Amino acid sequence: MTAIDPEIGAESAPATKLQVTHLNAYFGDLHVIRDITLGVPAEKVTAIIGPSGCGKSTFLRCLNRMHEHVPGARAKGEVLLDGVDVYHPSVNPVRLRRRVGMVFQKPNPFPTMSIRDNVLAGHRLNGTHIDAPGELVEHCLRQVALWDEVKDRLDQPGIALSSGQQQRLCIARVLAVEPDVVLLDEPCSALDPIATAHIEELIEELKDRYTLLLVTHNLQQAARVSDYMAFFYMGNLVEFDRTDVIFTNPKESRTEDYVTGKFG
Ligand SMILES: Nc1ncnc2c1ncn2[C@@H]1O[C@H](COP(=O)(O)OP(=O)(O)OP(=O)(O)O)[C@@H](O)[C@H]1O
Repeated sequence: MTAIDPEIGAESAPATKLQVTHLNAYFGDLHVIRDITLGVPAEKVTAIIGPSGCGKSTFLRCLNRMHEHVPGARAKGEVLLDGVDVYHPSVNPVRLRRRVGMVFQKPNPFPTMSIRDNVLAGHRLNGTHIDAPGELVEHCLRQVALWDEVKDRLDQPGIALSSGQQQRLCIARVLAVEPDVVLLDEPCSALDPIATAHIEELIEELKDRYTLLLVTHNLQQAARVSDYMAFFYMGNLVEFDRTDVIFTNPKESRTEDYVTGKFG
């Protein structure tokens, strides 16, 4: 959790990877994200929790500008990635999405591509040269603990894998383009408990190298894997704090009611 600074012997706050300031998001006239200001800690897992429809996925999609793909949708406010405004006109949204990758609820490997080509898909679609594609495929599949399971069938279609394996393949595809931030939008909701456990272990391992944001309905999962939690309610950020604080000593009664199951 929070690091102890050896110089001063006190807890030092983690660096901020994404600084969100006064973010608002709309679908047409529907105002679904309401003036959210939040600093996302670097190389930590931040879980976003809240009742259905409170804006968790929309918030996530504003961070890599996927929200603007929906006709009539728009966002207002500031999102800084390492100090750079991701909404600045000079920012290329496709390149942004390489740095801020996304994993969806339902595993979505490219159906006509092999396991190998799925891992390399980001590079191929962007037209970037890869020095050693075989090594990159192995490295990424090892990172998601899938290599031993698929190394003898890399030419088979990605969709021939189990859904848990497909989800790990999708995470490998995101990691292959070396993102800084990985957005995970309910990545386990379509998975069985064993596949879910694999993804949770993977999240634990990845957090040393990546900044992870995890939308989840599963409070136990948030408790197990996250360092920080943001509680959203009706488009507002009600509370953001360390996960242990949110569970044991929340400041807001609505947060307490939600984490103790009184509503949701
Ligand atoms: N494509 C869309 N067009 C119009 N309204 C939308 C669209 N997507 C989401 N909304 C609305 O925006 C609000 C926030 O939705 P969002 O999916 O971000 O919430 P959520 O907290 O992720 O929900 P859930 O937990 O059910 O996935 C909801 O009122 C939803 O109905």
